[in-house]
Amino acid sequence: MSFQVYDTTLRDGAQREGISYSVVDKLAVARLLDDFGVGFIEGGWPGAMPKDTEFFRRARTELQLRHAVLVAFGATRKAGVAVAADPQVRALLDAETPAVCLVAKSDIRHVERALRTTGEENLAMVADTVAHFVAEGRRVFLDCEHFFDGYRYDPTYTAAVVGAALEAGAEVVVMCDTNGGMLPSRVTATIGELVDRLGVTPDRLGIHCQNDTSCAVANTVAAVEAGVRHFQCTANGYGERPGNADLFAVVANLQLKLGLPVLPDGCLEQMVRVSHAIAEIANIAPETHQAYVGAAAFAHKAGLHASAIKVDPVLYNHVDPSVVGNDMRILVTEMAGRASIELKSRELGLDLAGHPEALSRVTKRVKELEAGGWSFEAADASFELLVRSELPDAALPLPFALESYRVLVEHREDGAVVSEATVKIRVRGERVIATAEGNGPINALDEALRVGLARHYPQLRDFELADYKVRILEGSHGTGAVTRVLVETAGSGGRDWTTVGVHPNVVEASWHALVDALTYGLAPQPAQL
Ligand SMILES: CC(=O)SCCNC(=O)CCNC(=O)[C@H](O)C(C)(C)COP(=O)(O)OP(=O)(O)OC[C@H]1O[C@@H](n2cnc3c(N)ncnc32)[C@H](O)[C@@H]1OP(=O)(O)O
Ligand SMILES: CC(=O)C(=O)O
Repeated sequence: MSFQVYDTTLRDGAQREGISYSVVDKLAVARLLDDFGVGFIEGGWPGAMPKDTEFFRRARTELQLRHAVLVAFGATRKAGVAVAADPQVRALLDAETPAVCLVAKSDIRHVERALRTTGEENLAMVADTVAHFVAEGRRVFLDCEHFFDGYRYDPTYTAAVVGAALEAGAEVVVMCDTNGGMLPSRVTATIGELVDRLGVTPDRLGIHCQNDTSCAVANTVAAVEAGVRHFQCTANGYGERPGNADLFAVVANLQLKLGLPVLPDGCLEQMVRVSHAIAEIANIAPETHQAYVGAAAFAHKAGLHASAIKVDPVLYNHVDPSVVGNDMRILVTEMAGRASIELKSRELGLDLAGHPEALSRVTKRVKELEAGGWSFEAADASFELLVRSELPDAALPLPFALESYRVLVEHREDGAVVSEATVKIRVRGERVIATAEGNGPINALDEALRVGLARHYPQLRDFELADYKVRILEGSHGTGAVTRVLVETAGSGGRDWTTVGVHPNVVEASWHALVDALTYGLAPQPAQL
């Protein structure tokens, strides 16, 4: 039996606090998951929520899946109700999917206290419902809720639920760590015991792990190592409480670490794109530090790392980032050594290797500035200006010389607050005085500078201040607090760049970042050089 990569982003993933997909969102997520090559997409619980019923209705005509089989989720029949008479069962059939996944109680304590029925009736509920769907021509998966906790408390009963489902025709019975409290060693041991007890092969079993011990990925991998072939995960680990096993980490671990062919060829490289696209649809910022797919998953900050990476990137990367569609980055911070600065400069197209003295000067300057509150990690453009200023023939000229600037903030009698800035500058030999208003002092300063430069640099029209971040940094070593400003500027053609400024005065810190932004933006682009 080949592997069954079973995705439940649209069912369990939607149980995460803060997520509320529309039907259109669900269709879009399903298409992305199919691109990624998963084998099964659990689309939701038809009959429980109108949105999920509607999703399955539209999926019939609007989803053309290349890799995945669509699965509808539901529960076993109600206690004491004939399966054909149960409206939830009817709704699940009406979803018209080739496969269904039924959730069943498998911990006797839940059967007696939550379902308020007997162990025997629960076994009948499982067998009847599985047999009903099999008779209707559906592939049936059965999720055993609280499998591991139940097995620990009463292994005979929990194993009987698994046995009843298999006997009734379930293709795979899924062992769920519903409360997410397991550790890998316990998962491995329990699977071994169950297989011996029932005499089944582990490929009839599946795994579904919640992440309450932060072990969902490890538990899933452990189950696969124990012989399980069906594993349930969610994109980015979304799910109830802390979430589920992260599909991307599980798949990458199985494929890259254990050499198991879980995805079709060519799909693994889609990982970063699919992960981030689903995060956008879920309206959750992609997690920078997420394994494999995060923007920082292959970002190196420490100087010692960079010095070895300079020799060979393999020395400090556990896999080649491009295999999962990611990139390696070198971060320039106070932890940088000469190698970090050299590699980062190379990334920016500047060769410091042939200029060892300049390299030392930049390294020293970065450390001094970072100690004073500057941060180049997110401000590549300011870093590039710093490197260029130390390289013969590469320095970028300032587009103007400052005589002075002044900013006023006026609170008027009617409550209006107006900011006004005046800059006095010299541009290409001409003295210019320009004034502008803005919705705040920094906006006014930015506008005044643009007015002053507009005649000489008409391309400034293409730049806009896209983001502005301010952080007050605690003073250290007896100094007062300083303000760090990061300015993100957007240019034409999707080009954007970030600059930094630091000063005890927020306006002056912003001024530094604005001047760097304009200097960098007005520099000829590589193609023009
Ligand atoms: C572990 C998991 O995450 S499984 C997925 C859980 N997902 C969800 O619950 C999200 C969708 N759920 C819903 O929209 C609603 O809970 C519904 C429509 C399913 C049910 O709503 P209601 O009929 O109002 O019931 P309610 O939610 O209060 O309680 C659940 C009922 O299902 C019963 N039930 C629970 N598990 C099962 C099961 N495996 N088989 C049969 N019945 C079950 C409970 O005993 C309870 O029955 P009762 O109403 O007779 O007391
Ligand atoms: C079925 C499921 O989501 C669970 O048991 O966690």
